[in-house]
Amino acid sequence: MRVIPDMSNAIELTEVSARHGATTVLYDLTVSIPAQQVTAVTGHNGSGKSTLLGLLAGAHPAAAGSLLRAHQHNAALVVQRSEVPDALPITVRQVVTMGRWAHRGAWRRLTREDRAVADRCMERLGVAALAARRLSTLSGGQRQRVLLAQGLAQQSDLLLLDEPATGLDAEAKEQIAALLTEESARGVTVVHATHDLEDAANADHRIVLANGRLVTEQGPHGEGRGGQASVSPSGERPVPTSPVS
Ligand SMILES: Nc1ncnc2c1ncn2[C@@H]1O[C@H](COP(=O)(O)OP(=O)(O)OP(=O)(O)O)[C@@H](O)[C@H]1O
Repeated sequence: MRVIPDMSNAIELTEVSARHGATTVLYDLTVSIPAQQVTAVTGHNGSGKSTLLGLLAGAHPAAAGSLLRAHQHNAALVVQRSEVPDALPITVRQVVTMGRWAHRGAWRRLTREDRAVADRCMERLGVAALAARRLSTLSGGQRQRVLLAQGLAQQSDLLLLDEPATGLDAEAKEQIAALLTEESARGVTVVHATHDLEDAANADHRIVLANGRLVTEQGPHGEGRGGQASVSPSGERPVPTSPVS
């Protein structure tokens, strides 16, 4: 891993492009992810937020450009709930405990400490009482909390979340926002994709994408850095400049 000389950033992307198959979906992205801060990634559907999280996680390869990293652990990536099959025949405890595989490997015995970490994460997300339930029997919001608990159980210094508050009620949304702030205060670098402009406004740092390009980057180290895409800072869809037939 090449380490960034300036340790105030956990990851630096320079002119990074990414593809799905033959189609380029992120173009020449130059952005920084400040260490131990909360970064929000916004933009309309299909603007490239999930792909960017995949790049940051190391799960999606860059087609061009460079990524420099200063984080120590493999990223904990909490995917969108819709990415996880509803009917997966495993319990809540098993799902959260899978977060410990990052430390032990899938085929090693889990230790007492692993089980204690999983228990603490379930408590923190308010799903401890559901531990023995099958994932398939939970509500959408409960399932979302379980996935978040799994992400926390990885105890990574880089926590990436794809729309973690989608489908949650207002109280749960506030809890998740507080949890992300707590994690960054503990030294974790947090990046979350969101459609909620209030969540984005509360982040330390914001990256706005449109059509796979950077619109603006605002925050502790990227003040005012912007791209060429013509959209509002909220990542709203561009207003057509010519009549649409
Ligand atoms: N597996 C895939 N194969 C082909 N194209 C894909 C795939 N995943 C995403 N894309 C395309 O890549 C582009 C960016 O998608 P991405 O999921 O990163 O956007 P997003 O901003 O996260 O969207 P949303 O807000 O809907 O979650 C879109 O045009 C999408 O159609």
